[in-house]
Amino acid sequence: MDIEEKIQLIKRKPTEELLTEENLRHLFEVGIPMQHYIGFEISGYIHLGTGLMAGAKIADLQKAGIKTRIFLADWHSWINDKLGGDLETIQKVALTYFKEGMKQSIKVMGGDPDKVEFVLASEILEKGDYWQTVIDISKNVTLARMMRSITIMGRQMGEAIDFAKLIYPAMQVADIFYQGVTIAHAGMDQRKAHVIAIEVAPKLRYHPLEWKGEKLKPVALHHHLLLGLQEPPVWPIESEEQFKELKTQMKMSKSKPYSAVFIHDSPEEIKQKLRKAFCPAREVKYNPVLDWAEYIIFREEPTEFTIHRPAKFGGDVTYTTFEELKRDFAEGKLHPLDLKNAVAEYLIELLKPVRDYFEKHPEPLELMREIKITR
Ligand SMILES: Nc1ncnc2c1ncn2[C@@H]1O[C@H](COP(=O)(O)OP(=O)(O)OP(=O)(O)O)[C@@H](O)[C@H]1O
Ligand SMILES: N[C@@H](Cc1ccc(O)cc1)C(=O)O
Repeated sequence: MDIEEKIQLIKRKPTEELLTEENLRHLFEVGIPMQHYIGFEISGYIHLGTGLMAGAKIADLQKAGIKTRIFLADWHSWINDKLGGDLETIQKVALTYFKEGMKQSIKVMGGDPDKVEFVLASEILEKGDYWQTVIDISKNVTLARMMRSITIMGRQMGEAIDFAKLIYPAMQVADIFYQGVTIAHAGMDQRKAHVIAIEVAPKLRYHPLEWKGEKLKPVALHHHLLLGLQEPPVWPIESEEQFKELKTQMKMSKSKPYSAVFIHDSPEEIKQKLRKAFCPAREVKYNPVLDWAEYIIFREEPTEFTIHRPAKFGGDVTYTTFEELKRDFAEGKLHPLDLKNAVAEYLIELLKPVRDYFEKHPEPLELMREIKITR
């Protein structure tokens, strides 16, 4: 596969932003061994945003011949008070429920879970020279900038926080350099940490990204944030500007129960959640059900997506591209309930291997049910 084909794979849906394509091409050209990573805090259940969007991109990266890694951010979860801030519980969940859940998600999106390396943050954080990199980064970024970056932890600016949370962004940036990552991957909400990484790259003295004497910058790869199923906090949304402001509140999030479908949800739960979903007729801009259709079902185009309807409502209809589906919905030719049912059916089928896995191996889910999930 040539460089341009690899870049196309990396850029395809659900990628929303690549910083930058030129730099990615440069890294391929100089021949540095390519290392991807995506980090996760360990907290509640894995939802479709985390599992399927990350899984899909991991599958693309593997097809482009890139080494993929999932970074289980145990210390970061402790700092951010996840799972009661108990490091032992966090590690246990990371290596059981989370690892297996992510493996299954990657598989259903066409990736090879056995080719993904899972690394626990504490394995590298306990090495003394990791902290040299944290300080090196901190020396090159202002306090104000770090404070603005706490949004990467799902916290708001100005929220009362303990001091450990201020160290977190520098750690996340250090994770990239310390692991020799060339492609730092996450959802769009993580871009602040990645932009800092790109900016400080040329200034680092310890563990810079270096190849054949040249200091290089990592690439940041951000996937689309799947919308949550709940009604937006403000409706109607008047402008693109307003949408941008509301976007973090509109994304699927495990802390908002009805916003998310979890990878292990039963067929009945999936149907129920979709039935209650926000999906106004003819609305194609801020519509989570269409958003899921676009990024999950029509990630591969052309594809065949059939909506079953009784003859009196127009009979079955098959779409091969998202544009066709969107047009019919906008024109009122496709009823929200028919769309919801069809998307639910698709997800039930897609996630069947995940459910089967957890049925055969119930311990990780049982562990999760015992644990009090916080934030
Ligand atoms: N809705 C989503 N769609 C796609 N990716 C997502 C979504 N939500 C989170 N991610 C990505 O998954 C990773 C882990 O995010 P995180 O654990 O904060 O999920 P979350 O559901 O937002 O959690 P919380 O509800 O606790 O804020 C990040 O890279 C983030 O960008
Ligand atoms: N900040 C990320 C988790 C993370 C932590 C450390 C990293 O190196 C990378 C990612 C999140 O909230 O989802």
